[in-house]
Amino acid sequence: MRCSVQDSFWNVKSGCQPGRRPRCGTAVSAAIFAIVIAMIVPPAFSALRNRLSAGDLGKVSCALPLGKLRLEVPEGRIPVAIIAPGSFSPPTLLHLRMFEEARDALERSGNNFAVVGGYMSPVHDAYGKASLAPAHHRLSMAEAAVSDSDWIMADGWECACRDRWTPTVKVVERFAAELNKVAISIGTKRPEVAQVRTVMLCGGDVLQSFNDTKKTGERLWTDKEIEVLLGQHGVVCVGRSEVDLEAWAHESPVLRTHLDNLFFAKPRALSGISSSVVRAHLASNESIRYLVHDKVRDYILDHKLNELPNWQ
Ligand SMILES: Nc1ncnc2c1ncn2[C@@H]1O[C@H](COP(=O)(O)OP(=O)(O)OP(=O)(O)O)[C@@H](O)[C@H]1O
Ligand SMILES: O=C(O)c1ccc[n+]([C@@H]2O[C@H](COP(=O)([O-])O)[C@@H](O)[C@H]2O)c1
Repeated sequence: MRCSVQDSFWNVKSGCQPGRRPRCGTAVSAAIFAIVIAMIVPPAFSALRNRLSAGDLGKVSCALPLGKLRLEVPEGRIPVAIIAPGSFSPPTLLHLRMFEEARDALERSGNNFAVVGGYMSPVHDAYGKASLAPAHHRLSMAEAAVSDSDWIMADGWECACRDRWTPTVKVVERFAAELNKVAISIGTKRPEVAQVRTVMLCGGDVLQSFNDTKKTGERLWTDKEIEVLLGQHGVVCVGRSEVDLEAWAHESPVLRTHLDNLFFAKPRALSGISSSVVRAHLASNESIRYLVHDKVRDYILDHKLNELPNWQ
């Protein structure tokens, strides 16, 4: 066999130079070469696959998923969509449970609300929380988590279609703008656009952070943001502890002027399940079954997210 110029990869490995006979053509060296390649290629391929799938974020559809949205509500009801911003690193069963608690709380609030859909919106990597898995993984896990819900969806606009972190108020406004393009029929009326009310869903810790101040002295959530979130949209909060959030909100100067648009779900069963608990189990090589959806667990193990340095 003579080497050609096109044989460059083989040339480098074999010491073969174009125009000369290869010096090492024996079966032994071929076998050694095959073993070396077998050792090098799979990890390299896996790293490449991870890098490519990070690039796949560019292929995420930035259109709002509407497939599970309820397009008809009974007479006299106000259609409401629940928007949950968060890290979801990874999404847990408690994140899913929050949606169910929130829907019950809203529909029983005496406001004639009918929940037409719910959205998990994973935050952008640029949010900078140390424990964030790359956005494409968090979005895929959120999609896996909601795959068998008939009303909860995952949306990638915030984490995949923006080039930076987006303040939550802007995220909620974008949901409102998109949802209000959808025609919904109320009772026997003709379907009409601009009917859906968007309500942000959060845990008690996030609600309490409305009062927080950054190291720079600025407020974490500005008055204007809170004014829009609570004045124009609404917030439904799911308690994470025994803290009486309703009493706390009545005392909070920031929140007490908006109590009409603040709704509380008080779970009968409080749970300590959180993403950090799941990561702690993974770091100790323990089971995470029944803490996350089985498809999320499979995703984590298939993609070796348990080995992420920031999940240790
Ligand atoms: N067990 C829970 N009960 C009520 N709300 C929860 C619970 N777990 C998370 N949440 C809420 O879900 C939203 C998204 O949670 P996020 O992923 O940002 O945090 P987390 O689960 O607390 O993660 P971590 O443990 O990494 O801090 C937040 O509003 C958070 O308050
Ligand atoms: O918009 C803001 O000012 C703002 C301030 C703090 C947190 N958030 C959002 O709150 C969500 C939960 O954050 P965290 O830190 O509790 O994981 C996440 O989606 C953030 O974008 C938003």
